[in-house]
Amino acid sequence: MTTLAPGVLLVLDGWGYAPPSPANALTAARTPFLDALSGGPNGRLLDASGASVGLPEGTVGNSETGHLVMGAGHAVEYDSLRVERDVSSGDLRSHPLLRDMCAALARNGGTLHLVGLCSDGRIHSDIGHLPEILRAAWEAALYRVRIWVITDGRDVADGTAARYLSRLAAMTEERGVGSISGVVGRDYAMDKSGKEHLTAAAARLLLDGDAEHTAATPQDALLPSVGDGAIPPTAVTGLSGHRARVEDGDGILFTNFRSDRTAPLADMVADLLAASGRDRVRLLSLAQYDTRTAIPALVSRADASGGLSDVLEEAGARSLRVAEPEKFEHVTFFLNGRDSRPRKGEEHLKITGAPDGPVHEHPEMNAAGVADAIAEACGRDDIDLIAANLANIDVVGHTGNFDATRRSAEAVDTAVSRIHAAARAAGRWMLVVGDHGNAEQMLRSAGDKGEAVPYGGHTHNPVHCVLAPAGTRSDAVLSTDPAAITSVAPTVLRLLGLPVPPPMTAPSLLREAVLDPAAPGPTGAAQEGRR
Ligand SMILES: O=C(O)[C@@H](CO)OP(=O)(O)O
Ligand SMILES: [Mn+2]
Ligand SMILES: [Mn+2]
Repeated sequence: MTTLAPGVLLVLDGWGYAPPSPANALTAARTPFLDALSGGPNGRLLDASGASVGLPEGTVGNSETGHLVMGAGHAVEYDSLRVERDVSSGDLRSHPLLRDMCAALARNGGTLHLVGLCSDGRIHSDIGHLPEILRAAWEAALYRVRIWVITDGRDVADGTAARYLSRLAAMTEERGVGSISGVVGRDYAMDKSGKEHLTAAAARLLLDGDAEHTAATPQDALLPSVGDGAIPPTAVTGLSGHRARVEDGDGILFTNFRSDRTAPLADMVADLLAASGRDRVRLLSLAQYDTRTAIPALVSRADASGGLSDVLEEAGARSLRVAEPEKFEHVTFFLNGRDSRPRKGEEHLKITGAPDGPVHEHPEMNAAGVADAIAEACGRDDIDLIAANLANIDVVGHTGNFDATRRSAEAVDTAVSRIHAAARAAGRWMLVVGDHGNAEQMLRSAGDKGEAVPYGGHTHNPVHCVLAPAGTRSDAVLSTDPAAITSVAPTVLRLLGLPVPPPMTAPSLLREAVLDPAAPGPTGAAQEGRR
């Protein structure tokens, strides 16, 4: 194994940049260590949204894209972009799998069930894709289409579910196909934290119309005192009181394009269908899912192989991946290019033990546990790279609770300071970077008077990136040229002393070392690179 310069890649999830403002929980937080790091000569900003990372122009960043491109070293065309391309080309509605399913259902009197997140947040789904699917049914003379709405409030502002239900109703009226048969919040239907009772409650609504709540209309399903994401499974029965369900011989199309939060539901639906003998229900997904049950997809995913983990494996380098459960697959599966194949020399350490209860009551989560694990691993000479994620700023940012998010940033500051001390003591460099923005914008203006209301979603803002070099001298400084988080992989490889493979087209962020210690620090340009 070549002797590498060992280091730590630390992702601070949701660590976006915006100027100080009443909406900015990060500048409101007491974070002396992060301030010193990001305000120093080796602090800069990186693009993390839109086309620079493979998202549709104007789309906020997200964790899947963020970790995928940080590992790939180039933009990776996001599934939503590929779906939109197939929508505009007509390839989606004429896809053989969709056309054949609709034709078969039209012939045998079956029903097409659509299940997906009902918003245009474009992190997991986009309601704008549905008209094309309704058109495919209509063109096949399939008029029995039931829609099972998952309400959002996380990718888009909370309290907007009614607006999206109205848009959906307009789409079905315009096409003359489709009726809403159930409504359930994403906290149930898109839970990925392993709370199977939540997933099961959503699955039973869809499969058996089984729900403690019923509503005559979809709008009646929305409870004013409950956030959009927490709407309990509700059967929409119209005036007849009839509860729809999935019958044998029907078809189900999952309309989210992002897999990680839909896969648990899709797998449970498949399991419950098999258990209830409904083995003639066909399943389809809009884009490729990483499910236990093989589900055919209408849109393939972009190739993100050949990234950081492949280069490490080829070089015989060893890496340790560390995160709390919420972001564990981000520093493993997504950073590895959506490839679950365990790499030689790769160790995984999932840090559990965060306090129970709502996360806004425990914004520190278990950041201390993550810091301890990284600090301990810094001393290991059989680990070249520690790739880790501190989840707090994003996970707590999604609550929309300003004060809890401010406190989460303070917990992260303490953790990063501890990690930095251990890295320096072990002669390791440390690269700290955000994957997309979130906590720097915790308010949005709403209503006709534009009053400020809480906002817990992601942002278009750039993210911080900081290099804390090993040893006493700065052997490498960050360039100030415009760059995106796609530059993380080439920079990490350069810092390790490994070659950067051709598919990594993003530039490394390292400028030539400033060799003369007496030379002035980075020029003013270094500051302007921070915008
Ligand atoms: O929680 C999630 O699934 C998304 C927001 O919907 O956030 P992230 O991309 O940070 O995982
Ligand atoms: Mn994230
Ligand atoms: Mn998030």
